Amino acid sequence: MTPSIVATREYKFFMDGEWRESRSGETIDIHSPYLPEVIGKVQAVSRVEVDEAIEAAHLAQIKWADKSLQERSAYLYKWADELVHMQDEIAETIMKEVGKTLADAKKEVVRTADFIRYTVGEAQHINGESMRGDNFPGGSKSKLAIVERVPLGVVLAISPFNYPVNLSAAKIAPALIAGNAVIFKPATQGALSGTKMIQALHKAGLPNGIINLITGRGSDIGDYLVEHPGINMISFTGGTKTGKNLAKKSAMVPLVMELGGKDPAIVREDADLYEAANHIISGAFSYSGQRCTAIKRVLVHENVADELVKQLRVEVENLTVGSPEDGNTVVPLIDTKSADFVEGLIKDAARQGAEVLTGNKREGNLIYPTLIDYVNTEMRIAWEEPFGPVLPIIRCTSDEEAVNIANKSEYGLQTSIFTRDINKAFALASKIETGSVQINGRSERGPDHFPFLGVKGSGMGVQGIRKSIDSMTREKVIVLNLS
Ligand SMILES: NC(=O)c1ccc[n+]([C@@H]2O[C@H](COP(=O)([O-])OP(=O)(O)OC[C@H]3O[C@@H](n4cnc5c(N)ncnc54)[C@H](O)[C@@H]3O)[C@@H](O)[C@H]2O)c1
Repeated sequence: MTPSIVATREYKFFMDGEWRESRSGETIDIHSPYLPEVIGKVQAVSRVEVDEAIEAAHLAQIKWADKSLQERSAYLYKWADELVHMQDEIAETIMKEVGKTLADAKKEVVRTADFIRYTVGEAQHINGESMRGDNFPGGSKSKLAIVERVPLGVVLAISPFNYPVNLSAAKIAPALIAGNAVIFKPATQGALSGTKMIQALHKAGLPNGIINLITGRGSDIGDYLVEHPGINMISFTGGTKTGKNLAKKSAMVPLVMELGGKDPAIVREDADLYEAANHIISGAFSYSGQRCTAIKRVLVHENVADELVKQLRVEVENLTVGSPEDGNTVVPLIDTKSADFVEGLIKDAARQGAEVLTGNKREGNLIYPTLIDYVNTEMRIAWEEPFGPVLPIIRCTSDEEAVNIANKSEYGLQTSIFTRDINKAFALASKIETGSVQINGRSERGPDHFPFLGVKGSGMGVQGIRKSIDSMTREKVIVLNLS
């Protein structure tokens, strides 16, 4: 096993332009999903320090918003360049911390640099508008409204473990370019990668107080951050349960939430089964299915189910399984609790009569890719999000039945429809209750300038570069009353 490059180094948190140890005197161990040792420690930041960070952010934000867009752009471009310079170091940290292959971790870092650059470009093309009063009956032509977008103040960015750099920067970059300061709370597992990303931003010379990295357990300081009166907007990505709790606790601040999913792949009788199977396999199993937009159930017409299942089974059995260090597709899950949960879903389905075709084997946190046929709607796996390498097949007798089961879910992130009939695809897409519908493709986030959203239990508000900037700014109207 490769020795850890991050050893048990203790990392500081970042506040008001300085790397600091917490006065709490406490640290949190960061474990790897696949290495036996603790790979790093982060500070357990106290509530008083949270107060201090938010105050520093407010003071700094005023000057930051006063800078020209070109000045703010220059810092963000430097940040993107630093990330690219640091890609090997950051990717290795991502691999060890969240168990992603080095190739995928590098892609995540480079995609993040691209994201930042595109965000700057997008912001440079946002303009306000003006309007005259007499467009409305009785309004006066002498009233001229100038409508601009202004920053909200201090944005709280809370990110999940699975894309610890990309999903964090997807909040931080739009917030910063729009003139906000940021309090960034990474997932506990993901905090080392998040820290490296902030080191890159620090190297870019960002003024003090604009970005603040607060580490600590979400369950300890999460509520305190969310309820804090100094927070002006919250951008959250994570599980639905955490998100619902957050929505209840926060008061009168704009929220954007990207939450869990149970994305179905609907395979019609007329689908190209070979194409569908390829998309479904990469959609369901890459990074062990630990993606919000992973395909988490297949709703296939019964007339083609045998053929699809045969193809899926061959492909599932060909997936590489093991350590991310060897470039495997199916890797150990983030922690034991997650592996226990996935195992519980498989056992429940098997107990209730589903046919486990392959997989259903576990070594530590590593769950072998598992394909389960003849799943019915009484089984937990038909509805619950596994965040693991397990794919249930539900056989349907009609399009209507598939759409009904798809829509009955508490989630509404994305749906894939596989068919050769484009008219039918659009007709079904219009009935589907998810943020996006993919026709003949796997569900996925991105390209990053597409709007990205979940409905129902999958979220509220919209991300995607332009939409994220919009969500972190508001309109300001100045009315000129001409004589
Ligand atoms: N829709 C999307 O864009 C998207 C993307 C990635 C992941 N996800 C979802 O995220 C989940 C997996 O990620 P996870 O396990 O890191 O999720 P999680 O909900 O456990 O944690 C997400 C973040 O919330 C923090 N947190 C925990 N308790 C908190 C509290 N009381 N107040 C504020 N913050 C708190 C955590 O520390 C972490 O930073 C899955 O459900 C997945 O579908 C959604």
